[in-house]
Amino acid sequence: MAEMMTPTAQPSSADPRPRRRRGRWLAVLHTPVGASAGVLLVGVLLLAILAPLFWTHQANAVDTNHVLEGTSSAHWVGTDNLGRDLFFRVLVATRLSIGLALLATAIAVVVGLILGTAPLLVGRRAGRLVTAVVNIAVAFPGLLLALFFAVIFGIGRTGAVLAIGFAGAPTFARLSQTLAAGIAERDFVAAARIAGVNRVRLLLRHVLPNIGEPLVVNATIGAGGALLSFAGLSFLGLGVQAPSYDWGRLLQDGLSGIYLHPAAALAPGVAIVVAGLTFNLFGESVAKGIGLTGTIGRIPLLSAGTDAEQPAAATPDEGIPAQDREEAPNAVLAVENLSVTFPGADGPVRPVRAVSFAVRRGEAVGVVGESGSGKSLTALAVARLIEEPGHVAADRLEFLGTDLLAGTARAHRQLLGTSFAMVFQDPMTSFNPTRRIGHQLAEVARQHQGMTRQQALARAVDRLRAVRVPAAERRVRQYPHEFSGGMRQRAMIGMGLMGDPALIIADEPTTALDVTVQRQVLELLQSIRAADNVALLLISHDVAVVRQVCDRVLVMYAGRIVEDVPAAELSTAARHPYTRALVAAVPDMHVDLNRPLPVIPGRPVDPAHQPVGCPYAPRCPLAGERCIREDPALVADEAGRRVACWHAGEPIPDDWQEKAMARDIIGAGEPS
Ligand SMILES: Nc1ncnc2c1ncn2[C@@H]1O[C@H](COP(=O)(O)OP(=O)(O)OP(=O)(O)O)[C@@H](O)[C@H]1O
Repeated sequence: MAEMMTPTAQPSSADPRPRRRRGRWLAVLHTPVGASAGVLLVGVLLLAILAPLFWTHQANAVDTNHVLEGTSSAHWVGTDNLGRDLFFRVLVATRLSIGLALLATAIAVVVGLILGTAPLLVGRRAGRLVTAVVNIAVAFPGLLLALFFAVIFGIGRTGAVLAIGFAGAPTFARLSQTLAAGIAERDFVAAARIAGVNRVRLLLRHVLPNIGEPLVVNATIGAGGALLSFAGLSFLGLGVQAPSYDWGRLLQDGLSGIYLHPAAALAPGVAIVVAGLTFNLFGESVAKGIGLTGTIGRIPLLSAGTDAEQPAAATPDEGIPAQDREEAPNAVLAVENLSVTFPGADGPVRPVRAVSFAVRRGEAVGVVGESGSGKSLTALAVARLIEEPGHVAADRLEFLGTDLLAGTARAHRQLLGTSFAMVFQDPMTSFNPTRRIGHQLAEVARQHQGMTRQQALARAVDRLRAVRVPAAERRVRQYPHEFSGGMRQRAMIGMGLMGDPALIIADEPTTALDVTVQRQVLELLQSIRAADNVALLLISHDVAVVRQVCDRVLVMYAGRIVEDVPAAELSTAARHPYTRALVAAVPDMHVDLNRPLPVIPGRPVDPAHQPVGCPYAPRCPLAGERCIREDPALVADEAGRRVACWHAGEPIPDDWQEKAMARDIIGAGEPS
């Protein structure tokens, strides 16, 4: 089987919609190679359809007066041992040769697709087993597999089709696995999972439409290989049997007299080469035109769900602050000692550690921190979206009083699907590019509220109106690419409102938008919150945004919450040196433009190399001996503000930045 093509970039929502896909395939015909391959392909296919209709009689006419003749004006390629015209026989054999090769390719694609997407459907253990079987099968040479299957399925055209189909399946299985795993990581799949869409529907509606194009391209290339393999099996006497004939069979017949009449063997050989090259060339041209590359990547293992049964993280258990515990009945979300662990090269890596917080009904809580501080993973863990091999553990993870660590995934889906919404960073990837917006919104209502298609679409229109999408009746029929970025983000929020959300988690919802649209989206989130008393967990790099929208701010560093402070007091009452540095790094109207803007010197901690003491100590102006030795616990004061610092609230020297930066520069210049 030919080398497989995988997309250089994952199919983006910018390009894979059906109409433009068609356009891209046609655009390939505008290149010289693509056009030649296209013409050849049409020619071969027409020949396969028409040749038996027009020339079967000439091909089968026995003429014992002219047996085994060479080329002549009457018989361009000569005759066989019954005097039948070989030229017409080669033409007529096109249908069987091409038809059987295409059938074998179809079997390879279907079986490969089933094997490749099985890990998405059958759960972790069975999925691993399927993947292992595919890996072993891929390691076998294709021809060996084909011969093996040919013996199993028996001699003849059916056996040969099955043999070549099954021999090609592992390659397509691997390709499907790679593509499906890439799609499964996309935001719109996460959104569908939050909406409670079951695995089969997820596969049929969201994954398959997005992996179809590369599969078809590879199948086209694969058809060339299948043609060659089929000719090989027929040549060996394992494929098509007399009186039927394909090119392989004609090649075998012609080979016995090759020294006397070489054309008898050459003609079917040329036909095999030309047709094989045609499929290959066309597939390669399309692949090049639509941006597929020739190497197959490592197969990401994908399995469902997180495993909550493992023991909790061995990091300090801070617990929910007293005032949050007391108000637990009013808490929409209660998280206690949450950790997320991944396997690493040198042992488990824990990018989220001992995170505890609660969000009350109608409250807006911001989560800030530098890149890699664990903000998104915390949100994904809450939404039960961490995939294996990631592992979530917590002493408590409750949403609307329901323990998300107990009970079935189905029950969680139902609860999260109706009462929880997640808005992702990139509105480009939040929707399935191959489905109309209205259908994607309606899916939630049909899944959880038992609405009919019509009712669900009517609700989608209503929800789009609620998020101020103009001409909502028309917009529901459009594809995501027909929406602007801001409108797509609003539609995503509208999707969250299809149920009756008590909590919206918005992970950097405005980062990918321009400033004006940012403001509109933030205002929309605020108005929804105010109108329906919906709680909001807003994750952002942007301290200014969080300060503007939220009641309370959780500051994360190295996978932990290091401070929990009212948003209004962020500038005045923050006590952790990291929070103060984050606030100082936000320029305001009074900033002195003659001085460099404040930055936080040094680099964030690599989760794989957590220090023993306070992880911020190497960058901290207040760090002392104890900070290097002991990691401070997150401690609440009487007012409920929490901070994890041995020197919380101590004054920071004016010149700390200059000193720290000088230390950094000198450090960077020193040989290691
Ligand atoms: N699947 C994963 N496997 C291993 N490590 C991961 C995985 N996902 C995230 N991490 C690591 O966990 C850490 C926290 O990631 P996370 O995405 O939560 O950070 P973040 O604060 O949201 O950053 P950003 O603002 O850039 O999104 C990072 O160091 C990241 O490399």
